[in-house]
Amino acid sequence: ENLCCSYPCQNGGVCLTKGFNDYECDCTNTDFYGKHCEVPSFSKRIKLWLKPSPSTLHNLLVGNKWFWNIVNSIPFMRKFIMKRVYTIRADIIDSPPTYDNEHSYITLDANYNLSFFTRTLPPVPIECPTPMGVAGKTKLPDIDELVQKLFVREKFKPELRGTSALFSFFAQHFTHQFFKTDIKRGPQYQWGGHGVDMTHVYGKDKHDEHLLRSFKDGKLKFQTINNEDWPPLNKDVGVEMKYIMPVKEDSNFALGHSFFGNLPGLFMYATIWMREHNRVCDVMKKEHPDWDDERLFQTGKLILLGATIRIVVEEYIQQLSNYNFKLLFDPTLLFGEPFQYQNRVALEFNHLYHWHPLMPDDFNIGGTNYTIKDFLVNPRIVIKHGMATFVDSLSKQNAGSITVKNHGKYTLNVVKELMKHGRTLRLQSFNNYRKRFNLPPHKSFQELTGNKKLAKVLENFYGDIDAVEFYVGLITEKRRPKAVFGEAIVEMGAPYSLKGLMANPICSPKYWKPSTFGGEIGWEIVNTATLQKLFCQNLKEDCPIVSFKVPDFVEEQEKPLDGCDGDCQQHGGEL
Ligand SMILES: COc1ccc2c(c1)c(CC(=O)NCCNS(=O)(=O)c1cccc3c(N(C)C)cccc13)c(C)n2C(=O)c1ccc(Cl)cc1
Repeated sequence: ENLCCSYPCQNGGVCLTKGFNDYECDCTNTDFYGKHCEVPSFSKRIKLWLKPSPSTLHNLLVGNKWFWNIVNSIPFMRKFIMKRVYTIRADIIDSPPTYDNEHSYITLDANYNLSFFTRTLPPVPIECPTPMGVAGKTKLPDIDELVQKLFVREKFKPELRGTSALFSFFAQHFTHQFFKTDIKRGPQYQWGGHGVDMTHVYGKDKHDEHLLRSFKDGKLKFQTINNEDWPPLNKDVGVEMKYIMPVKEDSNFALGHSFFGNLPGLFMYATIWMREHNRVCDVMKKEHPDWDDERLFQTGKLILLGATIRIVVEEYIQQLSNYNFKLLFDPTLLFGEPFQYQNRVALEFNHLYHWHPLMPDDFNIGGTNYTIKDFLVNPRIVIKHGMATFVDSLSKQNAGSITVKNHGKYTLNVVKELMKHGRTLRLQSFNNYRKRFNLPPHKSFQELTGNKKLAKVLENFYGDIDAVEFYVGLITEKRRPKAVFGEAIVEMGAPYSLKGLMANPICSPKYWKPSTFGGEIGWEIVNTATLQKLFCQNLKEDCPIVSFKVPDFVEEQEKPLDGCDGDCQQHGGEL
């Protein structure tokens, strides 16, 4: 039998079977040695001893406001730290990509097959005794039962950092440009580029891009309604738009991504980025009256890409991290470092980023309450209330907390599909992923959940802590104080996120200069982009509230409920 099924090799050692009843661990380049690569080299021992634990670092970063205010105001300190953030995070990601979904060992296919999501850990070999290798039961728990017990939202739980619904839709809109599962072909396939490529604004390929462009002054097609610019109707454009329910012709708009007509929040972002592109084209045309449509368009796209990454690092991740340390987007910090400007989207990153609990059950827009049912496939709500009211309302509404029992009923099918995909593609256990990202494996269900009742429920489902599945572990893991989600989502997702952002071509030395963005003015737009400006420079009326955090949100203390021991705040004991 395959002795590698028990994952005997530690610290990144590669297991190789030797005949039918022996194996060996390849510890090359791991800084460890011994039969199971468990003995650190001297220098590694020093590094490990010096490295603060993720929780220590987290508490340092979310506390000490006075200290970080000083650091934030000293440019070289802020840059020094941000450089370490980039390099520490990027080093964890294998580049070039190593594994794919069809081999439990390294292949050349994994590198050249662009239509696959890559894999950070290879699939569990088919011949292993249990789905997780050797740990746990031979059959994984029933998905409907798992979802019913662990994910179904009974009562909406607001995100306790004050994250707003405007944030939720930004997350969904932004991530759809690089998480493009080609369901028809299978969960391991994806149909797009591997990174922040703005296809969610400009269309999935050159064909759709040409349908969306006006070919005048570099601009995208648009129509004017109620004295505001909106995307054109699809009857005049003809891109492929997919709806989850039948849609009236006057509600079928041509957008950069086929899914974005389903939710008004996505339609809102599609609209504002279209307006921003056309605004930037006007600015560029004034500065370069000699430029043709193509040059205006291409430069506009590059400027919007730069603005996107800046907003994502300095506002979106800032809100996610809740750090007092001010995150900085500055590609020059990586110049001279060993860094590869290439990215491959991982299946595990896609799973990590399933934050459907962020979605509220209903939306209050300008005083009118809409259930999700009213909201779905109804983009004209944004036109009816106007962009300013719509963005103001979403900024003032709480997002849901990414925790157990907080998936809204319209998202349960998505999470069931995700769990099925995780099993079809034989994801390794949550604990194996913790080790892969330099986190200690949890030794008990209690340690994983920080909640007695939840630990018991999980124990009944899985039997062995080393058999808990990837997504289940992410969602049931206890929260750290003042954190949006558990330690594992941060320590695993942050590397993919920063690598995906900083490996973008525009961050490379040959691109990162004013001329790429049309000169000083375009360069200025990229270097001073904010969410607030994105909206307010594209609205005729006064600037509304535009925020990823609900204004004056009081961070309530999580109430300890029954069924958990002392440290209830980690899960609010909601089970
Ligand atoms: C907490 O909540 C969050 C939540 C999301 C977060 C982050 C933090 C972070 C920052 C980070 O990675 N936080 C870990 C330790 N910090 S660190 O940067 O590695 C670091 C390491 C070593 C020394 C440091 C240091 N020294 C020198 C004192 C100061 C500051 C940071 C230091 C990134 C990127 N996120 C994502 O984009 C993200 C996007 C999608 C997913 Cl699904 C998951 C995450």
